[in-house]
Amino acid sequence: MSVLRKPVIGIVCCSEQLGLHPFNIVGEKYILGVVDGANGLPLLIPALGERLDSDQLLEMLDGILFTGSPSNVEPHHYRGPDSVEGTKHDPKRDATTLPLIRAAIDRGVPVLGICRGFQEMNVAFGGTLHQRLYEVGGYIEHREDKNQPVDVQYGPAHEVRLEPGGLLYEISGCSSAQVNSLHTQGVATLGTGLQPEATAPDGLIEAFSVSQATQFALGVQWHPEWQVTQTPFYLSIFQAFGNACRARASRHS
Ligand SMILES: N[C@@H](CCC(=O)NCCCC(=O)O)C(=O)O
Repeated sequence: MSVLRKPVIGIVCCSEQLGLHPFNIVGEKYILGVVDGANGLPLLIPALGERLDSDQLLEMLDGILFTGSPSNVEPHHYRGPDSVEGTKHDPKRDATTLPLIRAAIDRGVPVLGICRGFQEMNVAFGGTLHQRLYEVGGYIEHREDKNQPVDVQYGPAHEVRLEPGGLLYEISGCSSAQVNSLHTQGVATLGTGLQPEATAPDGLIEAFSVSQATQFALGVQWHPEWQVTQTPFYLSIFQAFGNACRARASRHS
């Protein structure tokens, strides 16, 4: 008799120095997104780079969530100019996520990338990033107002238009939606094989899927994990991701 089990969904951690020691951390809202939005069992993936046995990990996991983070992908990964002094980086996370994204998609493991995770997906597929979008010109303000309470920072900030017939359009049943916006960087050139799924009013690509992926592989620049059950558009993303993870989990039954 088969036992229905929740899909095991990996959540990538950031490496953060706390006092004398490096810690692996992840925001609880991402864990709640997996639990409440995707109905999955969360498993944290430490940022250990090559020391992580990614073959065994991908065999065990039914999906992976690439989280947001205050840190930025190191620009040498996309042939960008050096970051301005003081930019927060996380080389251990880069060394973990950039290879893991390609490996997961190649193995048919469902993937959802959020904010930094979305930017990592773009870089993993050879795309480039604007390091400081607000200096580029022609873009609306995509950063949060850090003086506002957290629910305002994560509240609706601008519209995105969804690509008719695309994955996001299909799973949400919407042609446009309001999203939050808490990022300094943004897609400059889209990686090879990535398909735009949503665009901000200024033309910035805010979501894409992976054309050749055999399973769910979506990246979004906004934060659908925020109060995921309260916003139908956000919930539809996590539910679709969870369903793809459940389909993979069923291979064990
Ligand atoms: N640092 C990048 C990515 C932005 C991002 O992921 N923000 C998340 C902040 C914390 C959180 O909500 O998890 C950029 O600024 O573009």
